[in-house]
Amino acid sequence: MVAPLIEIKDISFEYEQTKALENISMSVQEGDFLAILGPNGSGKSTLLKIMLGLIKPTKGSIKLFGVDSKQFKNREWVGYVSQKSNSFNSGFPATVEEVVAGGLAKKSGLFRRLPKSAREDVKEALEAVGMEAFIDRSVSELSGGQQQRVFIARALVAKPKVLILDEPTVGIDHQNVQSFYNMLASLNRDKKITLVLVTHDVDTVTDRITHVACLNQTIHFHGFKEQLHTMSDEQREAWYGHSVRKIHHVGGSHSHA
Ligand SMILES: Nc1ncnc2c1ncn2[C@@H]1O[C@H](COP(=O)(O)OP(=O)(O)OP(=O)(O)O)[C@@H](O)[C@H]1O
Repeated sequence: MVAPLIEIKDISFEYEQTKALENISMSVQEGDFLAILGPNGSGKSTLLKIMLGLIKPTKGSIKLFGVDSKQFKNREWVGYVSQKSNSFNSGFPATVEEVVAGGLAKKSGLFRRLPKSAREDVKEALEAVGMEAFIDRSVSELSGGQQQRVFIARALVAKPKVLILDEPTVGIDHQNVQSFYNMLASLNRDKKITLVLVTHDVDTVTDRITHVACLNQTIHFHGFKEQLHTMSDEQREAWYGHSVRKIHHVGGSHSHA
């Protein structure tokens, strides 16, 4: 059997004063499109940081591509677009090409002038997010959604096998969120990139994903999105910390309040 791309076993994590995660076990298989859902402060970003090896769990273990995280060398296989990347300094003078090429520099050092092959890689990454026409534009002139696509291209240019995104739609207009998720779904389907994202967009995201994990310090549900409606009222309340409206049938509209 192929090892999961990410395998988390019995992880807990505490900040100095705060218990953020408790006994989390879950895995991400190749090809999954997983959404991690949960209320504010439920530990979603903390879980992503543990997956990325940015922080170490207080307890438990994590394997990446079947290898213990401590021994894992191929960090470029795991791409990351952080929550902060779209709160971009609008005075920053870089072009789209320069920002995306920054994702290559991590691999091969800084370039004074971009080699031809690197420019091709940058173009390919921009095509994957529908931004190839913007290659010579200044990033500061782009909308929030366009900037976010550029930051995804910056992660894609390093050719990751799995891409982790922390609340990627923050700062994107409501009417552009659908097409943003369509773009992510096509990365997953056509480019075969495994995706893990944290989001509050339960309504919009559920049609595109394959898997869902409901987190609030601990996992209250993890499985195929089609099974989400099997969550009991008790599980749902424990998950959100207060009574929540049922998530409607999957494949149609979904909501909770
Ligand atoms: N650097 C830190 N130091 C101390 N406590 C922290 C730190 N980062 C997060 N926490 C706390 O840990 C808990 C989990 O935070 P985390 O950011 O993982 O939640 P989240 O689900 O991503 O929240 P949100 O949806 O608001 O982004 C919260 O109670 C938070 O206050």
